[in-house]
Amino acid sequence: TSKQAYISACSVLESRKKTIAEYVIKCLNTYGVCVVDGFLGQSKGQQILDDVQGLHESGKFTRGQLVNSESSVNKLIRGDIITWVEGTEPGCANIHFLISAVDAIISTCNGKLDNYDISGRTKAMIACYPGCSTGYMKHVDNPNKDGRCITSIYYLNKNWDILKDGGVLRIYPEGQSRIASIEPKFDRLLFFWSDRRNPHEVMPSFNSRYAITVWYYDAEERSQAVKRFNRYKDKGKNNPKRIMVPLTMGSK
Ligand SMILES: Cn1c(O)c(C(=O)NCC(=O)O)c(=O)c2ccccc21
Ligand SMILES: [Mn+2]
Repeated sequence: TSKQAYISACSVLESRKKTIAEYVIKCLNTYGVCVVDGFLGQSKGQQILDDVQGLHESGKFTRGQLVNSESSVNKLIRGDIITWVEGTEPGCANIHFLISAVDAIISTCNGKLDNYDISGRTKAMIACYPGCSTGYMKHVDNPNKDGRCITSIYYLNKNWDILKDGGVLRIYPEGQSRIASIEPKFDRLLFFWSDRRNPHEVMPSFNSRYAITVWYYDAEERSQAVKRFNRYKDKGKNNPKRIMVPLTMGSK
């Protein structure tokens, strides 16, 4: 019956979730970086890409950061453009499905990832590199304990060929000689520690490159960061000279 089919499908999904979670725990704790290919399958991946392209066409993305182009002096070109979604917005149902699927993996792993107690996450940041040879310079996502402990990135780029499209993510794990070069492949899910262990950069892209990022919070580090921020903010009250620095864009 369809009820039995439904039940067996759920149990297949449940066991796949556990298998992925076990792999993520081992891989993250060993290398600090973990790649899961074919995370949601071709059709669900396509639906998520359709949602993202829909947002892009409806002008929901910010105006890309201006970047000086190497080619000609003081010619400004468009860098990455981003938008933040909760997933409950109209036209984001499939993005919501992705966020819930990554939440399910993380909560299944919780307690076994480093010594983190994962208590929450940011909204999803959807990024598009328009493909005019811009990338993202080398950086650490969370250099100063803002609470983010794990970066998760889901890539949406079909038939991506790094030889002509570029856009490789290069991670330089702290204290190690090896460099991880990650292709931004369709339906690929990536996890890495958000702190100084993983400086990384996005190489220039020559084709439009889409990715959805969610950062997960460690409870203790996040609560300390919020306390510091509130103390800082209160000081700002009777000291109009101090400006308020947002914690991280899109963070709750
Ligand atoms: C557009 N974009 C990013 O692409 C990365 C990043 O590290 N991306 C890695 C990747 O896409 O492979 C970021 O970390 C990032 C942080 C704040 C705002 C925008 C940002
Ligand atoms: Mn980053």
